[in-house]
Amino acid sequence: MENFMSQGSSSHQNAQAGPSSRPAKSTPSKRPREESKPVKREEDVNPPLPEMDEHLVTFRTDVVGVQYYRGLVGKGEYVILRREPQNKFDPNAVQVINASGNQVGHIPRAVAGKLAELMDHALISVEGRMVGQNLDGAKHYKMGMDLSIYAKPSLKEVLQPELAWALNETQVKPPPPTAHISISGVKGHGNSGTGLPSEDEKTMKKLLEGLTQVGGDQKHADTVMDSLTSDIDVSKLPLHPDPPGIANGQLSTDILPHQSQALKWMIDRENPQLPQTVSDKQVQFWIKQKGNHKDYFLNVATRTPQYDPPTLGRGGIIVDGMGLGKTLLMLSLVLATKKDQGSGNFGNATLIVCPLSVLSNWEKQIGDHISQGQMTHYTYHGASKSVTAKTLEKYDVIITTYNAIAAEAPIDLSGPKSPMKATQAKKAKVSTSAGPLFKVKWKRIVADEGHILRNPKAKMTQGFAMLQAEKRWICTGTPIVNSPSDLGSLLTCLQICKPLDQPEYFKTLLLRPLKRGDPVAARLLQALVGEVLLRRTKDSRDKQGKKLIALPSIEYFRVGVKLDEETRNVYDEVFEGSRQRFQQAMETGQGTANVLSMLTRMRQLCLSAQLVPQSFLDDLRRPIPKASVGPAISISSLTPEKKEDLIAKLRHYVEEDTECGVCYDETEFTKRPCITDCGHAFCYPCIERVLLTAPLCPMDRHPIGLPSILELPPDEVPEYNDPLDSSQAKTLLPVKSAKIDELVKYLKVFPGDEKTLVFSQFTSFLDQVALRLKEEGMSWTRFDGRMNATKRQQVISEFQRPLTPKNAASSPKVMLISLKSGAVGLNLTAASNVFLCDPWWQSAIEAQAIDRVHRMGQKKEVRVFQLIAEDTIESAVLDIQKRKDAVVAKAFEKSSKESKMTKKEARFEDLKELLGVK
Ligand SMILES: Nc1ncnc2c1ncn2[C@@H]1O[C@H](COP(=O)(O)OP(=O)(O)OP(=O)(O)O)[C@@H](O)[C@H]1O
Repeated sequence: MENFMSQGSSSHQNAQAGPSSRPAKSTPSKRPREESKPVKREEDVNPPLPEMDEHLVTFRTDVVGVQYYRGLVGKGEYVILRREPQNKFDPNAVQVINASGNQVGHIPRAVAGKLAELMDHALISVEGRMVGQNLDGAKHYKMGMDLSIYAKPSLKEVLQPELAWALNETQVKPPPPTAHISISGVKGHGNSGTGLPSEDEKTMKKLLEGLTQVGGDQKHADTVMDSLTSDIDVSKLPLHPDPPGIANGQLSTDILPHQSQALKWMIDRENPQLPQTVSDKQVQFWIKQKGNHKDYFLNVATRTPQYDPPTLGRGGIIVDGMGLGKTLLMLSLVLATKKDQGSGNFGNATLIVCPLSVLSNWEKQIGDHISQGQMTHYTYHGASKSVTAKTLEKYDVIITTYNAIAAEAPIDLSGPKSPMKATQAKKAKVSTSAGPLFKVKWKRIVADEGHILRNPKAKMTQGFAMLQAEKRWICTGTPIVNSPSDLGSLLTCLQICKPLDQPEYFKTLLLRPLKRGDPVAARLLQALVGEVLLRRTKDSRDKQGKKLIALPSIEYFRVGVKLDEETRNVYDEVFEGSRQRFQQAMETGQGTANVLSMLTRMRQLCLSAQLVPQSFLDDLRRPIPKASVGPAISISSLTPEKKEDLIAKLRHYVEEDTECGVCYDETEFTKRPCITDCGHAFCYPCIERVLLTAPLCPMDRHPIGLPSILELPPDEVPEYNDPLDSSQAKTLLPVKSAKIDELVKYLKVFPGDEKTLVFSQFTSFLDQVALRLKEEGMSWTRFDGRMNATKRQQVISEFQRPLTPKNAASSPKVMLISLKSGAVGLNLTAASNVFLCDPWWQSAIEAQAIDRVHRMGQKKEVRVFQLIAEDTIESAVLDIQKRKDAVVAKAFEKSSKESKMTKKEARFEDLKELLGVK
């Protein structure tokens, strides 16, 4: 089976996480735990990203029974091979389907018999590439086809005996680069005429490298997007001739030129026109071609010809940077098209789907900018969900959350596995078990913070894809976070650029060739981006070279804080203990995960010694545990008290945003946290994978199995309680903290009309800040990710109210906010000072925090203060941040060793640097 093994893994995605293997990729940091919390099963919200499959074998076979079907195919065209278990002549049947979704025939019964079971269990994926064709009008019974088999690298060995027969078939080379794709006619949406894609090979190479590197953070995502959109000049887009505004009475605020350009672009995209003549430019990859008898349409991406006019998608992706005013843009689109009659039986209502944390922002912006009586809206959330579809469709705008979509979607996740199948199942299922959101025929649906839909297996993604809508939009800052497959999932939700909206085609035409380093696929991706996406950043300029929005300047200050003697002593002890354990872990090759929890403790020590529990210090002072032997202990055999203890410990880890000891990712951890009987916490999917290779806890090598693992009860979503109001207030004693002293010092000298945001990752620290501000008689408020929508709205509007001499005493001057509270999307422009109390690895999270203040609506100069405990890991973290930013900046340089690391490898290097271990 030489060729199975000779293909070698080159993917950065094909990770099988385990103590000594690569982790699954990280998720975006943009909306950390916010979205995951309220939904019960987190694997549904964001199951682990799939391992990318690898080519195993390609052999020549046929498409048979062609005479019975009407699907046309050309030579070199890619086709989908889909199982048809309900076929009454052969339950193993595999259909061959062309890009228009028409069946061409079947694969031979003998081949199908060998593949069916493997396909049914999703152990392999298969694709076909036509050798024959049936475009010539002649009668065909069968046509040659090359069939390629792919599988996850981790399954290669298991599959070898199962697929040995395939090597006896006529072997052919794996699919070549997608050289047949001719996309040179694709134009970007600028008027410059430069067009897409760039033919510059160097740029293409860089792009490819960027696309296959480990991503997962905002900066990497931005760099990839910069590259993909580099040829598109958005500054010259035409303005809308008559946008909603003050003059026509629809808005109380005029939209800005960049919003007007986007509005026109969106209306054009909602009404795409197929090319009428051969000289018309292509639309969603379709061009008109001269035929012998009759002109036909040709899809230049798939080479699919057809006489029937293809269906075009209506909508696209808006990738405007933070604070560029996407909310008002979307509302303007609703107003500008209010009188347009939808086609078919689609109604007139627009559905906005957003995370709970920005629900109130939509309501507020409607209140702030839309003139009285111009737009009816309804928030479909919580108790207000007890209305019928008939009521919903009467409004212009319905605002709801992703969780409502997930809850109402008529999908059984054990049923349809992909959004595509879900879409197919739509007609059959929608009327029976669906909630009201799925019964309305929407004029338009909009996914705000739409990167949430990048996981095709998540119920909210499948649900969004199933909504019945004429037009579909996604707003997101990061359409590609981890890999281009993110974009594939968004296309499926948008049902645009068919057949690339089908996962199989996206994989065949883009993902696999990109993985092979095929520059044509990179160009196709660029062209796709040019077709469906409009992107501007805060740094984009208009025709005159001016920034799109003029913002006041921003100044950064690093404030060094000295630890008091007592804290310094404890800090040094914890540092030394961590260093020794890390050193030992490196020497013995055993897990380093326990060092991570020590890092968290060191970071807490930088805030206050009293934030660290005594039990941690006691543990640290005990000798380093040795690997234990014996049978794994099942959770069910533990006493209820011990179980409750573990749950409490896990809850504490979640509150602290601890990182998973396997993937080293705190955002993954909060999605599906679990704890072992020995008290160590991981993401569930990570530990599950570890157990496949070694039944030992990665932290202490204690024998464990799946029954030794405990998860948080699914409805364990504690509501936010103000610690100063609740019974806890009695037990909350003030602690010593040099950082709080420093913060208060500044707050006291700020001018009376200035407001301040205080960010920390540790809620327990924010509790302490609150306590101190109370003592000092300063007015403050608190924003927490666990607050319900009403409370959030109340807190934000209270804080956003400008200070006047009258309300100066009662109005909050300070807002305490968790760095990961899901504050993305919030407007907190009433503040002009920002305190970042604890630095962390990803400077992008801090940038997002600062963006709450430094955005449209900000009138004052903004000051950002970073509180850094001197001579601690905090300063080292800053150095790492700086280096990482530089790495991201040169992320497309092949020589960059670090840019090729997995997150785990990179974090391991960080640990070495932080602890001074060689
Ligand atoms: N044309 C305009 N004139 C004045 N203010 C505007 C205009 N458009 C938007 N704004 C204001 O700009 C601020 C930012 O807008 P918005 O929240 O829509 O940004 P966004 O692009 O959605 O950002 P994010 O990605 O962070 O959610 C809001 O306070 C909004 O009211």
